[in-house]
Amino acid sequence: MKKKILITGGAGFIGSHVVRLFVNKYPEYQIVNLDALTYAGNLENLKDIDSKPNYTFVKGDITNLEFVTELFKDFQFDGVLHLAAESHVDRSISDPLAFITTNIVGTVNLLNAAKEIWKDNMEGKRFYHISTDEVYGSLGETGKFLETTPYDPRSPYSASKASSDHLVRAYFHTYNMPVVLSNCSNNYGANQFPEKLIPLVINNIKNSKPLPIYGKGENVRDWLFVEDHALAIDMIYHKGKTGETYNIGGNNEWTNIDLVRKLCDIMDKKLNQKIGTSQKLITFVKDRAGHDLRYAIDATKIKNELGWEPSIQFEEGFEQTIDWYLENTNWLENILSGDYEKYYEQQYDKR
Ligand SMILES: Cc1cn([C@H]2C[C@H](O)[C@@H](COP(=O)(O)OP(=O)(O)O[C@H]3O[C@H](C)C(=O)[C@H](O)[C@H]3O)O2)c(=O)[nH]c1=O
Repeated sequence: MKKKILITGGAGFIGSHVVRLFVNKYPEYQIVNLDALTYAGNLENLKDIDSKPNYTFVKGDITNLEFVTELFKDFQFDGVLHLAAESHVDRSISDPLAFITTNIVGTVNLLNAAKEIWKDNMEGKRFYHISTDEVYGSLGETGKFLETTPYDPRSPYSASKASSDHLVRAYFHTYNMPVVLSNCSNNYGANQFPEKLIPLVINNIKNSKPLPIYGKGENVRDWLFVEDHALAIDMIYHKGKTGETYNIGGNNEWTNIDLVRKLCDIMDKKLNQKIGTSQKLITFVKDRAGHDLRYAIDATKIKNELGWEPSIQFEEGFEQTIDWYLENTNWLENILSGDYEKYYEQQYDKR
């Protein structure tokens, strides 16, 4: 019988890349994508694989315990890759409770449902929790996050993810739940909701709108191509050691202002504009509350133990990403016809 794998949040940005990889690479698995299709979830992200025989989509909310319990009973999953989450730091500042509910309660609901169906035999089962480097807090100008770095979350978003990480580990220690975890740095690539820095800037340049840079733009992020993250997830799901955590990063640090300037120059070339045109749109705005200065990942463990390292050079992945947004204007228009435009205007007005 085919192994049944649940992927939560599979219609979202990172989730859709993981679903596509698993559906194409593992015809011997039945992949069930559970997604609530809230504002950032979009089935268009998966239209190339949605008629594959080993793929099933279920619309549903992980915060609904009754629904989650029934789903696990019906499908008797062998494995879970849990990516469903509220992920945008700015939204967590204006509405923390949504993050507590989805990211913490939702995770516990999944853990409880898995524990119930696996209680007699955990052999061959796996609960993989996908998380973020933001749980480690903010670095100064030097140093990198290791798997052993103490947690120090600073935003409601990162605090909710830290809490869910701790709960997953608690289920390992308390109930022998066969868990594995990973904490990854910022991702870029196709299908990212345009509230996040890179697609937001691309979209705003296209529409000659201001490019809001929080504070002085000196905050540093470590950027990883989303398809490389999906490959790391595949490797950890299949080869990671139970109870362990793996950090994933791109070894590719950029200040926000340098990244946006680079993006502006590439966009000017693609749009046949004079170099410097897009940079004129850069607008320094009020800083994000509690804005973490720098994230950087030490990905030695995953490299040494599992042999994973990023395969796509930043220049190549970045160019490919920009081309994708320029070629998929329908995708952008469709996703923006939700509540995003209104949300963005409200955020921007407040600054
Ligand atoms: C939207 C926006 C962002 N920024 C700054 C704020 C950050 O320093 C940087 C990236 O922001 P973004 O919101 O795209 O991503 P992070 O806050 O770093 O968090 C992201 O990467 C981690 C790993 C996750 O775990 C989050 O889920 C994911 O959203 O640009 C601006 O200066 N202007 C803007 O308009």
